[in-house]
Amino acid sequence: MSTKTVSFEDVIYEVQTKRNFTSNSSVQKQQLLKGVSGIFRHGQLSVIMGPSGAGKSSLLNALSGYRTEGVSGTILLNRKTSCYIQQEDYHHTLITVNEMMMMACRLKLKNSVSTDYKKQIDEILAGLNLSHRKSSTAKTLSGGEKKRLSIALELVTNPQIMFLDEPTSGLDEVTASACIRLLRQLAHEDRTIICTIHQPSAATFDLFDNIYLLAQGQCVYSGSPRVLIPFLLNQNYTCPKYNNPADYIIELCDTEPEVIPHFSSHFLNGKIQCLPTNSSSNDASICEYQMKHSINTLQMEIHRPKESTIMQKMKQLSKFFKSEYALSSLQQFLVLFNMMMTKIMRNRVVLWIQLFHHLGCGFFIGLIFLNSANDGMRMFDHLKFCMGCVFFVVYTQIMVPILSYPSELRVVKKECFNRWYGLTPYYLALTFSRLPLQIFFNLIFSSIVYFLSGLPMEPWRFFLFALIGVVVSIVAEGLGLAIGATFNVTNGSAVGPALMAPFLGLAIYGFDFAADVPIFMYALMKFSFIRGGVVSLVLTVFGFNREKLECSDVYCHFDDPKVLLRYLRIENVSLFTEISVLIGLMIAFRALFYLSLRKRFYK
Ligand SMILES: Nc1ncnc2c1ncn2[C@@H]1O[C@H](COP(=O)(O)OP(=O)(O)OP(=O)(O)O)[C@@H](O)[C@H]1O
Repeated sequence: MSTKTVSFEDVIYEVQTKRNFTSNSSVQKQQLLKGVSGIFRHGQLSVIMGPSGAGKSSLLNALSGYRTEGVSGTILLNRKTSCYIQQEDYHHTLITVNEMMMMACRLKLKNSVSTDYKKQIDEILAGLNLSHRKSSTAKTLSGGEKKRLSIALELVTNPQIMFLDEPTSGLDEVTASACIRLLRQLAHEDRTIICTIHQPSAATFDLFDNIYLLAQGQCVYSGSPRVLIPFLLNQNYTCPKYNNPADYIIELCDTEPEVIPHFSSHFLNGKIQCLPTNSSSNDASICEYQMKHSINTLQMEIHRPKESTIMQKMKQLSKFFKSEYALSSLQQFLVLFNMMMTKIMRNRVVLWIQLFHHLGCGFFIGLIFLNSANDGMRMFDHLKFCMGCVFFVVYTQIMVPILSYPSELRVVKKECFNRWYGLTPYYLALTFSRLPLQIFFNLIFSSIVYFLSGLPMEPWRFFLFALIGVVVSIVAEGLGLAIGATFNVTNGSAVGPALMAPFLGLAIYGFDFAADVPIFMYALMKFSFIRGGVVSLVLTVFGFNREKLECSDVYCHFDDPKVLLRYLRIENVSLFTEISVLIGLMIAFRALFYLSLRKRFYK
């Protein structure tokens, strides 16, 4: 069997469903695909069609490997030469079509191939009628152009097998028809193209070489579109002359559900195909057909529950050492870092907003505590100043990734799945590309509040002050990214503040009765990175032999900074330990972020 052909046998896709949200006992297994088989040959454009909820996307996801959990059966295809194009076209913002194509070439083509990709890009874009949109960003493209861009990006590596989920959804009749014609042309250039379409129009129905009709997770027709009408006729169903055969059979499955098991057993759930004999008639209704056994027993299994775990481990190990990417991890990192920096620098609006936000809040907090840092009578103001600075940094850094990251994740998931790059180089590029601006904006904020509040002009003290701001902001951003990678925007914007509440509570707890705080609460308080930040700032501001503060009254209890530190029970706390704990939490949140990404991408 050709390596470009996709065949599958007895594929079952099961999901767990809950009857209600309160009880675990009602967890049930639901079969979305009920042991379907079939074959999609190379050089052909095949369509999986059927009514809504029939299982079309489930089958495409199972065949392409996009879903593996709950999938069992036998699927034979060469995944390394395949690509998957999702229903929604997720593209990078702020970079042009040409730059996206260039990035795809740099990441997906081996170094040995010429690094002058211009000619290749021009050819692909011209073939897909996108040359005139070369310098546009994806945001400004029409629906059809976005779809063609998705295809163009994958065509860079000339994939032999292409899966497309609902490529015509959201397109008007003419554009949808043009899209199907394009897919047909690509398939006839010796590729296997498989797409799902809810209900092809009469104009596009005949463009497919092969149709695979699903209903209730079962195959009810497989074969040539030309012989669908004669087949139905043979089964005593007459498709009215001017009806679209696709509409007719879908309606039949809907209005007469008993035909589903009947047709399904007729086709052995996809093992048999209905193919035309050499009839020269142009009239579909008198075209002759034959039922052909298309599936022989396949050899490669994707799901073997009985395989020993040692064998599984060995396979995983060999996969680890055999890179499935065109570039080394370092090269992937460099290309991604470059692209991310370009995107950050081009996002002028966000840059200006961030600049004004840091300047504005810096001046606001600085003016509230104007020249108060030396006043021995304003002990609580000193504490509030440190808390205000830390709270500002935490809120700024935590909410942005929660709100913005989920949309970026969709592009990354698509690219990772299509083997553009690995998760680790992406993760490192993301982490390092955000650092320079994070440090820059924190320095602006720290400088303003430090000097307006009148803290001592000691460079090393300012350095520590700014360093703590940067460390806290990296910790908070790590938590924000972990939430953004785990939840969608709606859930994340509820989870973020809810998670912050205990950290905040622990940050302000017990400052006014430090002597009476129970030991176990001290242990718990260590987990609050916000408190860690506040304590570190207080130690930086009042520790390291800070001189006595000014006192404008007869007696100032807190004019000696050591008294304040003793009152807060932090006189023996080392700044080094506090920063180490913050770094520990930073690593923990970043690891959580990485694991969350892994879980989402490889489920
Ligand atoms: N994770 C899941 N848990 C429970 N049910 C699911 C899950 N995924 C899909 N389903 C259900 O399985 C059925 C098949 O879903 P699928 O998305 O494959 O259908 P489809 O034929 O592509 O439909 P449409 O044309 O409307 O996109 C639907 O009824 C859907 O609600």
